[in-house]
Amino acid sequence: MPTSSRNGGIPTPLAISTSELRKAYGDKVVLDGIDLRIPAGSVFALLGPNGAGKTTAVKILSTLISADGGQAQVAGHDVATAPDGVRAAIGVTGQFSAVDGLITGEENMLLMADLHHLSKREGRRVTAELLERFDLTDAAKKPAQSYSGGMKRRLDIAMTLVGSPRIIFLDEPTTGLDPRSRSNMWGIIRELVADGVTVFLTTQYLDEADELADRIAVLNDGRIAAEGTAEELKRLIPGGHIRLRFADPGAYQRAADALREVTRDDEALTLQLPSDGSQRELRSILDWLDSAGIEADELTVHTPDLDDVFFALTGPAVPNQSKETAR
Ligand SMILES: Nc1ncnc2c1ncn2[C@@H]1O[C@H](COP(=O)(O)OP(=O)(O)OP(=O)(O)O)[C@@H](O)[C@H]1O
Repeated sequence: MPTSSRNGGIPTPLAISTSELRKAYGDKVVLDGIDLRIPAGSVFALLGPNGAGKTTAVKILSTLISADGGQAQVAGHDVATAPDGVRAAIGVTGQFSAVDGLITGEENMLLMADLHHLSKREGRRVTAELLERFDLTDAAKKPAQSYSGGMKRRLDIAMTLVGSPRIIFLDEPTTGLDPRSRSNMWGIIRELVADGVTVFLTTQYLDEADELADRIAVLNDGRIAAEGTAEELKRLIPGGHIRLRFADPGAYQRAADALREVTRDDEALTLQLPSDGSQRELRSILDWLDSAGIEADELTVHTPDLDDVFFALTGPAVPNQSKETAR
């Protein structure tokens, strides 16, 4: 298995590595040379807007479809030449869930145990243990189609774990879940990692990547636009800013004329100034506004987060008001 030299110089085996991975559908290039190195036992998040190619990457790495070019190794096996070795080491859950709604949760689990050639007795033992672990014992005898979204996802992961995979692909595991179910799912993912499983996660939720992932790659236009820890990615983009909003066009104009390094939005009557968000800087701006006799109607402080990284790397900058702190 290839290794990574992270971890203070001690080589860490790579669970997944790709080199120049390419995939197109007709004229549409979806993956345009993707290089990934994912150490075993870590959580990796592939982040990208709708249609960026996240599911395509998961499908190639889990041997559901083949790449047009490049190479990929999963658990030490080449996805093109040794797909059986890859399949024996991985579990996949997500948008193409294996849950059959017409049979009960327990029957779904037992079917999975059969597929993995467990004995009847071992299958029943593993099923009971996993249903218990994922809080599905009470619902075990009910048809899976009667489960809530969160229960179905939990069943899906429980079914994946029947085969004791060392690498799990979770394709948008919390899309459509309510906050409590999302938080439960995060807990489950953390437990998997504590057991030494490698998790390859795709998500559109930046907070999810921030919360769970050791490393994050942002996929855009078929390429990895940036890769690193959440902190490294946040350092890639310019720092925070202070935004001043005016109701009075005259006050707006005077402030805009006097302030340097300011970004104007003449329609919204707002000005944006680069800032580290410190108390000292905030005070000097307030002092300056006071001494110039200018009153802003609203002042908000914005510190960079993964949303900024995402917007900066995947499209035109869109300020995220919800993360701002009104003063
Ligand atoms: N079988 C297919 N035939 C043709 N085009 C496809 C096929 N599968 C995917 N695509 C296209 O490839 C692009 C990437 O799709 P993919 O599902 O990998 O994106 P994604 O990042 O997972 O998106 P989402 O977040 O919406 O699930 C999209 O433009 C999609 O329409």
